[in-house]
Amino acid sequence: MRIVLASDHAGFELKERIKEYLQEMGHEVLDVGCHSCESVDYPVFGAKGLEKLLSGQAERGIFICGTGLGMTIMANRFPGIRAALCHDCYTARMCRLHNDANVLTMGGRVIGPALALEIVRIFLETPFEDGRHSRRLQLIEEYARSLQNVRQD
Ligand SMILES: O=C(CO)[C@H](O)[C@H](O)[C@H](O)COP(=O)(O)O
Repeated sequence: MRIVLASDHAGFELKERIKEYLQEMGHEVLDVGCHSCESVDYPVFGAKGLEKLLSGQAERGIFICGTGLGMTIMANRFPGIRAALCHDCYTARMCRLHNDANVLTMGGRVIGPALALEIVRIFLETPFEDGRHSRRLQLIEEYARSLQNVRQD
């Protein structure tokens, strides 16, 4: 699978560990940075990762910041992106089965590497269940379109 990895400084170390793991598993990894622990702004690297997904150059994304929250908020603004913040194996499994999540987000300051790697494995190996869940995902996209002009400026 082609997987894009993105992080800020707070997610850098975990991203490096995940990159190693994915390569060992035989995945094709696109690492859009960051490339050190020096302080950076997570939206810059989130955008680089999203560009790879939206252009079809990557099938899945794994985005890491300190809590995972900033990356999740950013990623979910874009139609077709379904980012799930997972710090346990159950939500990692469910985000694939029910939500067809295509981006996994995690917090490098929240989770240790052993659990993070297990979550990555589950995220990559669990299929989407489809059926009623497709209808619900379709509804999200429809509401995103129909509600976008409701707010008065
Ligand atoms: O979610 C985040 C931001 O909304 C991330 O956790 C960032 O990594 C974090 O805010 C970075 O914090 P720092 O104090 O600048 O290291």
